[in-house]
Amino acid sequence: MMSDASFLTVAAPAKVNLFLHLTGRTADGYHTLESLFVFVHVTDQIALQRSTSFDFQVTGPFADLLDSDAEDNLVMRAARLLAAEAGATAGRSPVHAAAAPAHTAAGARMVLTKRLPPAAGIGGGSSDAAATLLGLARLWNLAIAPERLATLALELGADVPACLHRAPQWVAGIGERCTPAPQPRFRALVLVNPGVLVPTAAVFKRFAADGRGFSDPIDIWPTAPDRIDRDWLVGRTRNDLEPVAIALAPQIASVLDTLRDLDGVQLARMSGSGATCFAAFDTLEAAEAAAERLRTDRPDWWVEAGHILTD
Ligand SMILES: C[C@@](CO)(OP(=O)(O)O)[C@H](O)COP(=O)(O)OP(=O)(O)OC[C@H]1O[C@@H](n2ccc(N)nc2=O)[C@H](O)[C@@H]1O
Ligand SMILES: Nc1ncnc2c1ncn2[C@@H]1O[C@H](COP(=O)(O)OP(=O)(O)O)[C@@H](O)[C@H]1O
Repeated sequence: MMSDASFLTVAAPAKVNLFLHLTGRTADGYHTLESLFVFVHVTDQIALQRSTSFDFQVTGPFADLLDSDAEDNLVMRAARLLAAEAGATAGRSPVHAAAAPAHTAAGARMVLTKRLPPAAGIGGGSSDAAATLLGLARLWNLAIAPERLATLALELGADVPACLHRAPQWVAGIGERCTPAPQPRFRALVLVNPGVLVPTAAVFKRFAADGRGFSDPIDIWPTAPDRIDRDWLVGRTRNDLEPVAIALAPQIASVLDTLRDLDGVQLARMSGSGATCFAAFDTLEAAEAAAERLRTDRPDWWVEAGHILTD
């Protein structure tokens, strides 16, 4: 987080699922999963300023793809949720205004710079929501227990609790069980989206409609190596939603073919429910060189390179 005289800016990094296994279904129709989340230095940004009311603006290359109703945006929803929590529990544990009067939690001016494609399997909205919770808790001087923040995050989306961490995480449950994971041996990813929006709900719905079987829950983390590498990922894991998303958006298959041909690529897979795919490289320099080449060959694709964030 950075702050100048009046603004606090918070980065909202892209989330990537290095693998994603669906292990079952809950009574309310959600899917249980096992996944390895990493966060990449390819980000949205949220600028926050104290105010007595809420004011929200979106700018950046993907601003136009978001619903124009500000109240529906995950940034606004996160802000309202945290303000309600602060108001409801002012002066009491687990949330209270620690160093400032409670009225400072009344509002904020918020500007989202939307650089991550939405509905793209890289959790841009989830990361925006998590960044808003973290940023406003700081702006409003709220003392809030990490467990309580995670509970609020889960109300905003299954991926939001993991996005509070911004470092490799083993994720289970529907997304609420997060445990620190080791840093992969490869250091950088190239993210590629062919320009198709694939809504998460549609992919899960198709998975269920196709009658696809679930992966056995393998509680994979106790048996994982100290450093996650390509051989372990290829040998033991996959993205169960990849074939489903390809059925909905066949362009994903040609993205994967292209990524697997790149010089120095360790692994190419789809992230989350797609359509964004990633290619893993040992170094940021190799990832940036591959991204340059892809931008030349496929100017119609969204292509970004970034290092994997650690603690
Ligand atoms: C698939 C994953 C993998 O990380 O990522 P994305 O592709 O969205 O990035 C996540 O589990 C997505 O989490 P998130 O994007 O927060 O999902 P939510 O907004 O809570 O749910 C959107 C819809 O997806 C389905 N859903 C989501 C999560 C889950 N564990 N089971 C589900 O069945 C439900 O139909 C739900 O209505
Ligand atoms: N700030 C936001 N950024 C992106 N999407 C948002 C945001 N606020 C609300 N949404 C809604 O949330 C949905 C999921 O967003 P996102 O997290 O980008 O998807 P994914 O997890 O598949 O990458 C979008 O389809 C959009 O309608």
